[in-house]
Amino acid sequence: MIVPLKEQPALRLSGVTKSFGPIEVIKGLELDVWPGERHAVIGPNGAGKSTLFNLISGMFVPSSGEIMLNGQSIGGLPPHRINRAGLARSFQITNIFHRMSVLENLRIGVLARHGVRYGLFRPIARIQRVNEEAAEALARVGLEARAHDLAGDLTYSEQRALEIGMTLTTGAEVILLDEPTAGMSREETAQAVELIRSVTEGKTLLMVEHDMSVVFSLCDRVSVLVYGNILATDTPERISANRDVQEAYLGQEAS
Ligand SMILES: Nc1ncnc2c1ncn2[C@@H]1O[C@H](COP(=O)(O)OP(=O)(O)OP(=O)(O)O)[C@@H](O)[C@H]1O
Repeated sequence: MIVPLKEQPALRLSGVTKSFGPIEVIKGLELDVWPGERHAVIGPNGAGKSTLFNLISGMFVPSSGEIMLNGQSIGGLPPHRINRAGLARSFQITNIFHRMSVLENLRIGVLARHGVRYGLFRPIARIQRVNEEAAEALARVGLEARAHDLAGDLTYSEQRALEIGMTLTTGAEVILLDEPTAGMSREETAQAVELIRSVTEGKTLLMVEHDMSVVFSLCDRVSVLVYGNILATDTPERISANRDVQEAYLGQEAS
């Protein structure tokens, strides 16, 4: 059993590399994400953000280096083991069950957490517990009115909210969100920011986000990923004033 120390990062990457054949995409990356912080990863296209998230969530095995979740080594573990260790990832590509209702989707998340196969007979108390937890997640993401609608019939931003709800049902304390506001209107983005703020209260958030206004309003710190390495980690204000960052990333965006 791992006892988290006060100063221990929720997530620590030390000297992490990832190569695809001869090409090293992640190059000795160092990153600490502190418990309770909301941390953004920004960077130009092809910098390695998706690869980084795939390494942390267990989709890819690191070529070398260490990934620690609350002091426990998770590098190279399969995604379900990392999930059980307390990390949940919501995907850039919508990964909900379109032909099931909103509430059923959330129930699946809760059942997965309890290690129960969906559809198996279980004592009533257990089913009630699953229903309660699913209803709680439903309320937290503001989809009560849509509970019995098919997930495929939700609007795009409601589907993204449902995805976030599904990460909540896993009970994870460390949440990875991959471009949660991509493709949203300004109004939808503002709602998504408020939702993410409320559901990650007291949890640790690491998100890839291109929209700097989202980063400013939501995140405590930002790491800038350029060519597979972290160029700088700091507050959003200091990052946007950082010359190296402006040249490597923000300048490119502005051009
Ligand atoms: N499975 C793979 N095999 C070979 N090369 C890969 C693989 N996955 C990613 N790459 C390469 O790694 C580099 C980083 O890609 P990655 O998708 O991680 O960047 P990104 O920062 O997420 O970019 P974007 O913002 O465009 O999504 C790219 O050059 C990409 O071509």
